[in-house]
Amino acid sequence: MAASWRTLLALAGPRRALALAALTLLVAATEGAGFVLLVPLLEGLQAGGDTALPLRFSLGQLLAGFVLLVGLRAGAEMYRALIAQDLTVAVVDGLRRRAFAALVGAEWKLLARMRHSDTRAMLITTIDRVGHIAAWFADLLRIGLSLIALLLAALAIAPLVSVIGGLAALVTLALYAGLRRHARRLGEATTRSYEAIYRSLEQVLGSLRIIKSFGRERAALADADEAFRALRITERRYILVSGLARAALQIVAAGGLAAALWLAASRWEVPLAILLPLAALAVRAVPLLGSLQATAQEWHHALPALEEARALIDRAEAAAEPPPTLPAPQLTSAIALHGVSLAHAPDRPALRAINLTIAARSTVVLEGPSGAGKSTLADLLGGLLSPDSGTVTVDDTPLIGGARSAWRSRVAYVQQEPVLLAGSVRGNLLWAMPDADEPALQRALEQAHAGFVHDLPGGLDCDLGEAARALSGGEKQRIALARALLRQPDLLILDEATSALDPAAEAEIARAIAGLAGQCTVLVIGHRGAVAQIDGRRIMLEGGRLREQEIAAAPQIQP
Ligand SMILES: Nc1ncnc2c1ncn2[C@@H]1O[C@H](COP(=O)(O)OP(=O)(O)OP(=O)(O)O)[C@@H](O)[C@H]1O
Repeated sequence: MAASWRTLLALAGPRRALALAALTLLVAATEGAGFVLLVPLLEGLQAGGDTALPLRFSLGQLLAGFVLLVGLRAGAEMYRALIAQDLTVAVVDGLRRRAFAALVGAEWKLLARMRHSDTRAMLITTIDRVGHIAAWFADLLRIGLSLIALLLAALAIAPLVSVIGGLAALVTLALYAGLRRHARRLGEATTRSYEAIYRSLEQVLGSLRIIKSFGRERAALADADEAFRALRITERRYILVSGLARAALQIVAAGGLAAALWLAASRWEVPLAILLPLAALAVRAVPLLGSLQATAQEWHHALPALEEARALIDRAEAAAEPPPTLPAPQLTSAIALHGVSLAHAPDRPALRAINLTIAARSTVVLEGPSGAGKSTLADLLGGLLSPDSGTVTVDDTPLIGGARSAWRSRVAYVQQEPVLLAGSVRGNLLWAMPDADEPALQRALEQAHAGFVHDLPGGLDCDLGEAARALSGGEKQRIALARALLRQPDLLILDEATSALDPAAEAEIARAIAGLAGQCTVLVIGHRGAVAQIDGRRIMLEGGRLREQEIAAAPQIQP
């Protein structure tokens, strides 16, 4: 809990939090002073003019003071609301940025294990809920200080009645502690429900084609309905509990107020000039007391969101990668694995005692059944993963710490699903190499056999947002290959880059890869079609173990 407060304060910025507290104090103090001022004002009005006023102020001066106080309060309240809003935004933006930075900077091993839908739910919904916590924090401060100011004002007007009223309010609030714990449990259930919704939506949106072709629209809708229903049930229960609590508090407080006023008027014979401000104070305090309870409850309901966001950030920051050391290792002779083993989970080894040396500027075709460990091996060679035991070296540099992160600047990837970003072809290429000039772009397109780009409307400036839908899988993949080649990598990894393509598109890519022979080191993962026939060394993974293949007898692909 204390850690959550510290996190909130750090995100809000201590100066902003201090300004908020100061303005809130000013608003509360002016409000309390306004009530205290009512007593001499009413006495003066009752006496019919300037007679017998305390502090020797005239009625006109008191009225002017009252207007001044109200004006001061209105101005302070305006700035308070503005700073409260800034504080909420600072908390949400700061937390989202910190979570995002922690995720982007974390080891691939952690990222690969994370469920994307849960991370997405965290970055969007959970962190938005933390924004509510910050807003409620500002509200709690406002309500709490207002109540204190009202209590002080009441004490100045009628001490005994105020002490009784204050104690009654404290006892009532304490009785609601159990309710706040319940709100917290419902808050945790809300986070789980949002994660389930994101998971369900992601599954439906990612499989729309198969849902439609299997005619499973109703089943998909039912799954999504179920996830939404769980959230609605939790939220409804929370609204019901909050509503009941608020109603009960208001009834109890109104009853207490009526009893106190009755006692003050009939038994203690308190004069009207004191009774009226006291009644006005109480009328203002009762809803504030209700809001205090409700806001504290909302705070407890949303607090799990902050704790879960913090847990994610802590996990990602604990797995932070070391910054790249410069200069990056360069591959001029060979990249080598010695006795490399790696397990993604303790009892599931993906690679076992691998010894492998890949000569610089050679082409290697890596084959093996699904789950054999091919992508894991590629991630090790590409510097994304580090082994549990054994070493990976580029020339003589071990890929550890910052050298491994730095090595990635010398590696380029093309994966099975071509990832094209919104924007033009040029934008997509420059994303990989922002300083590349026009001849470099043309060379990369040529090497990737992606000359078709010039026939697109606008050529290199064609907007892929619109056109990407019209591009074939093979065309998209050739743009992705051009982007990878623009980096002039020491090591190019193609992980099943052609396995989703038709034979003609695959052959085109295979010719592009064959054309790279002798220019950079190429690792091709794929076990069928044209890429499997590329001229090069063949290695085979089976159950995480490596063995060399016979050179394929099939005709070799020429550039
Ligand atoms: N992030 C992960 N968490 C847990 N296990 C994983 C993870 N990634 C891979 N594995 C497991 O490690 C083993 C090797 O996986 P890998 O993806 O390297 O195989 P692959 O040969 O590339 O398979 P495919 O051809 O199907 O892509 C598999 O048993 C897989 O289930």
